Amino acid sequence: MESLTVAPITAVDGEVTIPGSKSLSNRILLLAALAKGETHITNLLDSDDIRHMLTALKQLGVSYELSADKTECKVTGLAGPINFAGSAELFLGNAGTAMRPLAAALCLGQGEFVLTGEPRMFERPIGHLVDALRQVGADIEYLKDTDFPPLKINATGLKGGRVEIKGSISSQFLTALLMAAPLAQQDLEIVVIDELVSKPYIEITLSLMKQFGVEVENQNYQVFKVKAGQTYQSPGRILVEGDASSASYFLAAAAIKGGTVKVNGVGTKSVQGDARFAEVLEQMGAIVEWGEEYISVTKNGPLRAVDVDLNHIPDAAMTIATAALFAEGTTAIRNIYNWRVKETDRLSAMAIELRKVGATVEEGEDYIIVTPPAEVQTAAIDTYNDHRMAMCFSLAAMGKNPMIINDPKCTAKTFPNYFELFESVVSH
Ligand SMILES: O=C(O)C1=C[C@@H](OP(=O)(O)O)[C@@H](O)[C@H](O)C1
Ligand SMILES: C=C(OP(=O)(O)O)C(=O)O
Repeated sequence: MESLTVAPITAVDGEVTIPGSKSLSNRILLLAALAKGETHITNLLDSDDIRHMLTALKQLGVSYELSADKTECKVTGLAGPINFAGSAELFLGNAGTAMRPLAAALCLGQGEFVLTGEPRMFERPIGHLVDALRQVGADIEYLKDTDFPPLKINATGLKGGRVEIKGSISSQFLTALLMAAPLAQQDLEIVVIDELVSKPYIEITLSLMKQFGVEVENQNYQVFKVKAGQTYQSPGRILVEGDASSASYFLAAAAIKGGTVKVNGVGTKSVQGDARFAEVLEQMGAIVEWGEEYISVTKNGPLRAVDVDLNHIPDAAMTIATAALFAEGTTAIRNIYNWRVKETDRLSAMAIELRKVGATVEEGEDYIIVTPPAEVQTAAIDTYNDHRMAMCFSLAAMGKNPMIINDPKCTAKTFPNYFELFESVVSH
């Protein structure tokens, strides 16, 4: 297997522009496909997760023009649900933001669809979404294990009415149902019947639905009312913000070893919850400066450990786990059960790899507690086909020893040129 050795990093300083957000890119592509009119998307992310959505849309008969560098896309909307004559098998890799929203949206029209992906996708639950869709008339079959992809959908439209959904494993199920809701046959009342995790991602969904002309009544993230008969309307041009989760590695690098890093593309105007990652760095002692479209972080002495509930930013939370290697004291990251059902079991993977570099780690059912070693040791870090494991452990080279990252190309899921960009702000 290919591996990358990151030489010890002696200094961090610079400015980067972060590629487009995965969460926004895939939502915008789907909404543009369902909308009336042509949508011109700029700063689209070019990565595996987006490619899977684009390929699926093409197979489904949605026409679009992609620029040579794949960061601009003009989508000709269908002005309604996807009606497909015959059947299609869609391979969605390990992209949650393609699998979940498409599973709901495809129920709205006509056609027979198989939604499949990489083996890990077959271990990532989708039962809460399927249970909800079945309440409003969806015909969905599990082709392998109950509650998991692959799925077979026999689409005939979604009725309206009241639908109950669980939000305790993933917010993506609620996002999927919300995006499908305005195209159901009658008004839909969505009731979240347990605790909703990763709540800020719902903000991204609602904000984009609004930009595409659809109204949702949000009663405190517990009940959502969506009127039928609404059509998504293309906003014309739409710019994808920089990816706030991707920004976290650069901001943490500055907090650990800066100098200053200025990250362009995410700032106070951002709709992404993960922009709030910078607040955690601030709590750890770093200096954070916010602009409307940038965040800049400067080291301000050694980082201090924190004890934090990071349920609202599960992806960027991983970056705190490796930043903790360079903080004084013991860091606890809590309320992150769903790390276990993402690209890999991230609680287990993180604990194993942090121990390899010398940390003392307590792995709980829904938390991780990290005490740094006196000196971070060199290790060959396994990345479990998880882009964030690879990106997080690039930070582990901030000590005196090099770090070996196995399978660094797994960053292709959301950030293909991560290591090149990372090199542009670090010195060895
Ligand atoms: O809606 C989204 O775009 C996402 C929601 C989060 O998932 P969960 O809601 O499953 O935590 C996040 O981890 C994922 O990377 C993207
Ligand atoms: C959890 C993630 O991805 P997905 O969209 O596949 O859920 C992630 O990017 O960290």
